[in-house]
Parts: sequence; structure tokens; C-alpha cells
Amino acid sequence: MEAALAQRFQYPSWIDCRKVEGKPHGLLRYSQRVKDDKRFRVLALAHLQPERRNDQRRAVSSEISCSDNNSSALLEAGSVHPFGDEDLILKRKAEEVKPYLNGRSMYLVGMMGSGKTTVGKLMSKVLGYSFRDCDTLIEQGMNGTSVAEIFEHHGESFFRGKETDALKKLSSMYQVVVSTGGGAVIRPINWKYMNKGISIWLDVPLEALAHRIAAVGTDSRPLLHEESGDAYTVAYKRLSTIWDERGEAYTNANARVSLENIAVKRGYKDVSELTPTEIAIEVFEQVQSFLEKEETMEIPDGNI
Ligand SMILES: Nc1ncnc2c1ncn2[C@@H]1O[C@H](COP(=O)(O)OP(=O)(O)OP(=O)(O)O)[C@@H](O)[C@H]1O
Ligand SMILES: O=C(O)C1=C[C@@H](O)[C@@H](O)[C@H](O)C1
Repeated sequence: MEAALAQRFQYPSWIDCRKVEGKPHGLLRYSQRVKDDKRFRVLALAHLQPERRNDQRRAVSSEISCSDNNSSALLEAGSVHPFGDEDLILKRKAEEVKPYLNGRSMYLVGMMGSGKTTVGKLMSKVLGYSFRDCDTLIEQGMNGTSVAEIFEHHGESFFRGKETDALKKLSSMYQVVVSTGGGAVIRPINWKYMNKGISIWLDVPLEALAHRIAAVGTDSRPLLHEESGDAYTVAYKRLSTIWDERGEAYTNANARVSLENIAVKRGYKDVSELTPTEIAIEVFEQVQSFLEKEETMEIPDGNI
């Protein structure tokens, strides 16, 4: 019965065995002959249990085989967490990416409630970067006046000016993970500042955003605040209008992290199952892809 319920999935990929040596859990153990080949194809077959355990990881049984052009072998069969210890994976991912950042800061962009603060704090911790929240910086610069009060007493355009000033200041810093305000993407000048670092768009479905915002209330989010209606419906309607106005602007980011894509990749039923750590891992994956593309686009010296 359990076997019938189990989901089966495959994740074949080319890997460099120098990268997997010493991975935790002792799962990827290769013979010296295979190690000497350095690059080979690994096919991992895993059986996902449909239910999550308390520790938020899925227990699976797995078979890992590898092959090169001439031969193939079953390397390991046993029980494994396919995404392992997420905290450790996140730490390793950060260590992998960090040397290629050259100290550049990371700017998280996305709609209100997309997780920029939550994910950004995790990223800064594993990178050893500092974390800055652009809204908080604006509030501090106004002697603690809240964003909601700034909107109420001075209007949105005054706030946008302060937001640009804050981004300008942040752009002169290195090794910072910045959680930008949801509307930072609408002014082209802000991109000039964010482009000093690497920008990442957290792309979260509106339904999920509305659920999150309904759960915490709209008091601190003046653009979503309305008098009547049930919290989810009000948030969803306002988010839809805002999305129509600025959805396109988010695509200017250097990298996109789609929660729907991660959920599909991990075999989850929807994005609500994703933990902030899993999202942060994907952020580093997408940053890595961006850096690889950036490198191939660099013009070699002397060819200008
Ligand atoms: N992966 C997640 N799953 C469920 N809830 C989450 C997730 N990430 C963040 N949240 C929750 O959603 C809410 C918004 O998160 P957060 O403050 O990090 O978003 P934000 O993008 O910084 O929002 P804003 O731009 O409005 O300040 C918080 O209550 C947070 O706990
Ligand atoms: O989406 C927006 O326009 C905003 C998002 C918040 O982070 C704040 O910057 C402010 O409430 C405006």
C-alpha cells in the first residue's frame, strides 16, 4: 500500500565527483576507479513518501547508479533524504556561490509578503553578509516614523523619494543582503542602484501572498489596507491590482526564483509546503546560473 502511494521520481544529472566527495550521510561513495574518471552520469531514483515527517524532511528509499560511456553500476541503495539536511545544503550552497560574488550585495525584490525579509535573513547568515531592510532604513531615517505613517502624512510619492535615497545609500555598501520594499522596482533609477549588486525576484503566487498577509493583517502595509471585507479577499483583490500595475517590472531582476517551480521540482502539492530554507537554497541556485551566464557574456580583454 505504502509502495503504491509512494511517488517515484528521477533526477539524472551530470556531476563532478570532486564536488560530491565528503558529502554528508556517506551516501555518495564511489570506487577509486569511478573517482579517477572524474565526470560521470549519476542517476538517482528515489521513492518519496507522501507524508511529511515532523522534521519537515521526506524519508525516501533510493538507488543511486552511475555510468560513463562504457559501463554502469549500482552505487548505493538505501534510505536517504533526497534534499538531505536543508540547513547544511544551504550553508554549502552559500559557500559555493560566495567566492564568485566578489563582495557584491544581493537585492531581493518581490511583492509584499513574498518572503524577502524571511529569506534574506537566512541568506545573510549563511553568507556572512549583513542584512538590511529598506523599509526599516527609511523608518530609522524618519526618527522611527512607520511606513504606514509616512504614507498617511506625506503621501506615496514622498515615500518613494525616501526609498530611492535609501537604495542609493545601500548601493555603496558591499556584502549586504537587502530586502527591498515591494514597490522598489517601479522607479528606473532604483534599478541603477540595485544593479550594483545582484537582484533576485521572489516570484510567489498571489493566492499564497494573500494567505500570508491575511494571517498577519495589513496594518503595516498601507497599500493593502482597506476597511471592510474578509482579510483574504481584500488582500487578494488589492494584490491583483498592484500586480497588474507592476508585475512586469519584477522581470528586470537578474534572477527569478519561482516558488511554483520549486514546489514542482520537490513534488509538493503547492507552495505552502516550501520552507524558507528551501527557497533560500533555490535563490543561490539561480544566482549561480546568473553568474555563469554573466561570465560567458563577458568580453575578453583586447576585444573591445
Ligand atoms: N516560505 C514561507 N512560507 C510561509 N510563510 C512565509 C514564508 N516566507 C515568509 N512567510 C511569512 O509571510 C509573511 C511575510 O514575509 P516577509 O516579511 O519575509 O515578506 P516581505 O517580502 O519582506 O514582505 P514586505 O515587503 O511586505 O515587508 C511573514 O508573516 C512571514 O512569516
Ligand atoms: O509594495 C509596495 O509598494 C510597498 C511595500 C512595502 O514593502 C513598503 O515599502 C510600502 O508599504 C510599499
